[in-house]
Amino acid sequence: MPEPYVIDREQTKPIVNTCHADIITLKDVAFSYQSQQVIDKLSFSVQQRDFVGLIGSNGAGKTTLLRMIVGLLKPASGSISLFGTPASQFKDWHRIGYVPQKNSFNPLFPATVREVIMSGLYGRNKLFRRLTKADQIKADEAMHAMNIEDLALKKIGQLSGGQQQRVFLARALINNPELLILDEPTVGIDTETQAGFFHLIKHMHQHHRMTFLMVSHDMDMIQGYLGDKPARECGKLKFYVRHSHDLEDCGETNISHSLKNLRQVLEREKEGVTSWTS
Ligand SMILES: Nc1ncnc2c1ncn2[C@@H]1O[C@H](COP(=O)(O)OP(=O)(O)OP(=O)(O)O)[C@@H](O)[C@H]1O
Repeated sequence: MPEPYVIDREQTKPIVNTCHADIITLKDVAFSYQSQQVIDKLSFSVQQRDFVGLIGSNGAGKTTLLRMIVGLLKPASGSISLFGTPASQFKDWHRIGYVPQKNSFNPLFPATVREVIMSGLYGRNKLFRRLTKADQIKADEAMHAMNIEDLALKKIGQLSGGQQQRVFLARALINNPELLILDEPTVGIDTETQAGFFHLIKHMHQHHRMTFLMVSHDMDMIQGYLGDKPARECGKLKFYVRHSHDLEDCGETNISHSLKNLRQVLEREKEGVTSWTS
């Protein structure tokens, strides 16, 4: 049995109280597909340990915005910075975990769970780099944290929606990201599994020094945790925010210690402790 999943970010850089550092900054961002303008003059910033919920009707541009932030699309005008660096020069993609929308995944893709999770380690420019023993251990740790070790050799397409969701979360977590971006992570998943997932995400926000940007259509979940008034509106996009300064332990959390509890949290979910708002 591997050791519990441990984020050891503090081994590579000292923990300082940078609770209010800008993690994502957008200035006057605009984007169009051919002649269709989807995003117009959007300015917004996400600070360290904020939880931002993004709501908007179908076609409002939520996925487009996330894809711009993770560098898969370029804005037509305006600027995006990540961790204080212009997105066009940003190279530290391991600091960002991205869980794309479920329907962007082909269920017939013939990879195993383990292979899918390990693909999260490939750098953007090192698609086929040789994987090391340390990489294997990281995959073991991520699977242990998500309680999916027994699925390691299964084909991803053979899993249920809730199991796939955990696999993609493990893939996004394998690099110990500081920022987690999730695009409708609970679509097509039953309400009980959704509640467990939100409990886990909330736990990670409150105890693991992570920053979240999550697209969701679940108003109850968003408003239950982030309040009922959007902090910012742009076109059809509404941003609900819980700031880092709402958290008591801002700047004090010991990441290694708290992530050890992840598996425990999952086990408590099974016992029915799944309230999102508590
Ligand atoms: N690759 C593309 N080429 C052309 N138009 C696109 C493309 N991707 C998205 N669009 C259009 O851009 C608009 C915004 O799409 P986007 O997927 O960002 O919306 P969304 O808010 O995420 O929607 P949903 O809630 O349905 O997922 C839509 O009108 C969509 O049809």
